Amino acid sequence: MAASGASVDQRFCFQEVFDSFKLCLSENKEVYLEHYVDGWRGLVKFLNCLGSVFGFIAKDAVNKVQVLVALMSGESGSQYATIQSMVKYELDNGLVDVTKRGSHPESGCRTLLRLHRALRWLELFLERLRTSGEDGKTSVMCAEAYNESLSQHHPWVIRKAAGVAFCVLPGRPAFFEVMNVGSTEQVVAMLGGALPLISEVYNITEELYAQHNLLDLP
Ligand SMILES: CCCCCCCC/C=C\CCCCCCCC(=O)N[C@@H](COP(=O)(O)O)[C@H](O)/C=C/CCCCCCCCCCCCC
Repeated sequence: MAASGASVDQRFCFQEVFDSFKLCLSENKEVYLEHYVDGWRGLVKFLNCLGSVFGFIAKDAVNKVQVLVALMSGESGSQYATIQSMVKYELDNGLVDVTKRGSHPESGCRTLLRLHRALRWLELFLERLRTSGEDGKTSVMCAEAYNESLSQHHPWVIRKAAGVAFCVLPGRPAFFEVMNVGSTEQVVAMLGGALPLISEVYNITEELYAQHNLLDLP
């Protein structure tokens, strides 16, 4: 684990992730893409602290973040301010491959859907982490959360590789240390504050995607 030797800005702090998801929601419950992506950047930082066995997962998350950042900073960037505006813009302009992969293999809608599914895994995992005891096994919590969510969208080979990676997750105390929040009580309290936010962002996105039949984008 590289946490103690990491330089200041490489060191993960869960507070940053919490702050990003707090900033995600506008007054009228739109989801700001910039903060959503920042939340994921923070989570990838955490993954990088866990060692190279998680490299293939971090790489995929980084790729997805980069696709969204490129869209947000491209010539139609203003259309990518919120997830709602992105969906409207891409659908109105035929920029989404809806039934099979074609000329828009990296649309914002498709790319975000992959992160959105992973957000459900995160929600389930953090809830287990929050409510578990001191000797709780993070590998088991992670695998259970994965099996209840993301795994349904992954082929056998990815499920296998993910299962191997989960086995080397540190125990709950070491895991909490990497989160860099403070005492166990402080971590649990922060998780209690972060989870409703993550859950709200997830539910709003899920409803939006369901309304537009986007939940199975290839
Ligand atoms: C401080 C709080 C504690 C929790 C911190 C967790 C940090 C997690 C950081 C990132 C999570 C990984 C997000 C992965 C996104 C995966 C998106 C995806 O499903 N991609 C697949 C499909 O993409 P396309 O091919 O359709 O473009 C792709 O095939 C996946 C490849 C990589 C494998 C993904 C396995 C995900 C396992 C769940 C994450 C485990 C992290 C464990 C760390 C605690």
